[in-house]
Amino acid sequence: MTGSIEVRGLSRTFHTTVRRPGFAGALRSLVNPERVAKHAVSDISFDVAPGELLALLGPNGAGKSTTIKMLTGILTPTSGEARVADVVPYEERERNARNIGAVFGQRTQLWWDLPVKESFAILRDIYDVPKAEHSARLREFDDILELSAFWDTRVRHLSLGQRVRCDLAAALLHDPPVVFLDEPTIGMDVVVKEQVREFLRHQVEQRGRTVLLTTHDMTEVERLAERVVLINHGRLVLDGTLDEIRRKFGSTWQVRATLADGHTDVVPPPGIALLRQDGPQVVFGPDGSEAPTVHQALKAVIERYEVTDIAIDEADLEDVMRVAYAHAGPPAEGA
Ligand SMILES: Nc1ncnc2c1ncn2[C@@H]1O[C@H](COP(=O)(O)OP(=O)(O)OP(=O)(O)O)[C@@H](O)[C@H]1O
Repeated sequence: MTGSIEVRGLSRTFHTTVRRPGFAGALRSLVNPERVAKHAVSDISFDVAPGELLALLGPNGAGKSTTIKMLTGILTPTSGEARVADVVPYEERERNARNIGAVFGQRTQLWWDLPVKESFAILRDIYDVPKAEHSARLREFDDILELSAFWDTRVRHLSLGQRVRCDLAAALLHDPPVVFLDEPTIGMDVVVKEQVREFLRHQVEQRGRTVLLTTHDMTEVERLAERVVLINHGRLVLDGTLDEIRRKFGSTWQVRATLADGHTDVVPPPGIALLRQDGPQVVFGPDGSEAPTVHQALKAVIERYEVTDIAIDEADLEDVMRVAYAHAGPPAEGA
C-alpha cells in the first residue's frame, strides 16, 4: 500500500428541487416539482504523491468539500474514479477509513459529552491500536499540540482551538498514511494556527504522511504547501507549484510606496494596477500580460508621484489568487 491519492475525471452533480415562492408556488412545486442539476465538481483529475502536502484551493462554493467528501467515501461520484492508498474510497468505506484520517474544521468527530481521553480510548478500540502504541502516539502529539492540559475536559467544554487540536490527534491515532483536512484552522488565533502548522509539517516531513488540505488562508498555503490545485466552479483551473502560479498569473512583483501629501486620486501609470490604498500607503502591481518590468514600474511610479518611501515586494499570494480566479472565467451552465 502506498499513501498516494489518484483522481481521474471525478464529477459530482447534485439534483435539487426548486422551491417556488408563495402558497400557490409551494402547491405547484408539490404537484409538478422542478428539478435542477448542480455540477459541484466537473471532470477533475490530479495526483498527490506519498509524503506530499497538497493544498486544494478555490473560492467559496468551488467544490473543495465535495471533492474531499468523495475521497473520504462520504459521497459517491456521479462519474470518474478516485483511489486513496490503493482503495476506491466510496466502494470500500471501511478499508478506506483505516487508511485515512480526516478533520473537518467546522465539525468534530469526538464524542461531545465525553472527556477527551475517553474519546481517544474509544478510537483506540475501534481501530484496534495496541495500548503501548496508542500511548506513545499520544505523547508524540502532546509534545506539539499540548493536549494534556485538557485531557479530562468534556469535548463540549473545549474552545475551538482546543477542540480542533484534539480532532487532529484523534484523526491520526490509528496511524493512517493519508490525511484530509478541510479548513482545519478556521477561526483559530495565530498562536494555535502556528502550533497546528508545526504539527502538520512534522507529520509530513517526519512521518511521511500524505496530506490534502483545503484552506482560505494564504499564509497557511505559503507555510505548508509546495504544490496547489486550484478549482473554480467545480473545474480544475490549475495544478502547479506556488512559483509556477506566481509566474503564470503575472503578479511577480509589487511596488509599495508612501505618497507625499496631496495625492488623493491615484491613477496608476499604464500597465500598472493600484492593488491597495490606505491613505498615502499604496501598493501597485502588474496589470495584465503586457505589464512593465519591476524596474520600469519603479521608474514610472517615481516619475508620476512624489514619494517619501518606496519598496519592492514579492506579490502577495492573495492577490495572485484573485487574478487566478478571475482568469478562470464564468461558470459553465449548472455549475
Ligand atoms: N448536498 C448538496 N446538495 C446540493 N448542492 C450542494 C450540496 N453540497 C454542495 N452543494 C453545492 O455544490 C457547490 C460546491 O460546494 P462545496 O461545499 O463543495 O464548495 P467549497 O469549495 O467547499 O466551498 P467553501 O469554501 O464555501 O466551503 C456549491 O454550489 C454548493 O451549494
